[in-house]
Amino acid sequence: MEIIKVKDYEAMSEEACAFLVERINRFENPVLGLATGSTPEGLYKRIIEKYNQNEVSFKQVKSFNLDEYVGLEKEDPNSYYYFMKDKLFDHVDITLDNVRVPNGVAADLKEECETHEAAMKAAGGIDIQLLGIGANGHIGFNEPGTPFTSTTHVVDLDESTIEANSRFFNSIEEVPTQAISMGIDTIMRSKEILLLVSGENKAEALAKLINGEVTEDVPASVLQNHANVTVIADEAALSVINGK
Ligand SMILES: O=P(O)(O)OC[C@H]1O[C@](O)(CO)[C@@H](O)[C@@H]1O
Repeated sequence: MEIIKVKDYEAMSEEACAFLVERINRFENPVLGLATGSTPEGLYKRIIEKYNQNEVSFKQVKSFNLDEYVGLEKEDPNSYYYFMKDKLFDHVDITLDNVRVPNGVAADLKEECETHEAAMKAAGGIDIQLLGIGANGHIGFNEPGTPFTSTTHVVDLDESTIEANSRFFNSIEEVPTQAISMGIDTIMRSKEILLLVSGENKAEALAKLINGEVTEDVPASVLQNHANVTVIADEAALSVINGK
């Protein structure tokens, strides 16, 4: 696992942008695994800048998102599909037919999970999976206790996750209690993983991910078993490991 220490959120986003742009340009048909949340927003802003400067194109890119809330339509401003359009897809030359965010309103959610897996497989697998981490160590929406063998599945969200994500909703009651998420095994099958971590509230989780026991109680700890992981973390996120 390579750990790149940067000063702050802005520097993390800058470094992540250079990392991702280099790979998009190097691969003939890049298949990206994309994430939502506050963490990658700065990265997406910078990628759009690079696109506007003709330094990167998404014409050959296929993408698969990690997760989606159950019950939110694509048009719902809190859906992850909407997030991706708003923060990235609408601003670059990606073909919407080449992007896939799990459908949180599918009539048969289990079938939707299988379709997401099959589509990734048909695309040749994920080349670069972008990840954030939850304060409880979740990756995607894989909460503590999720089996390492899990593939894309429907999850019940932890109280702590519902609370953390309520900042995006009018009230906590509006936060969906379930989501579709790529599983741990799905994530581990990616050829390369880029994990971004910023802020002191993630420092405990990051310390466990880097130095802790590999256990299903800390989903992110599984990344110790992956051969090609880069972590870009800021000083605050590394504060538990490095001391303040
Ligand atoms: O970047 P944030 O908003 O702190 O979220 C952290 C993680 O939580 C999720 O958004 C799911 O809640 C992940 O997809 C993300 O990586």
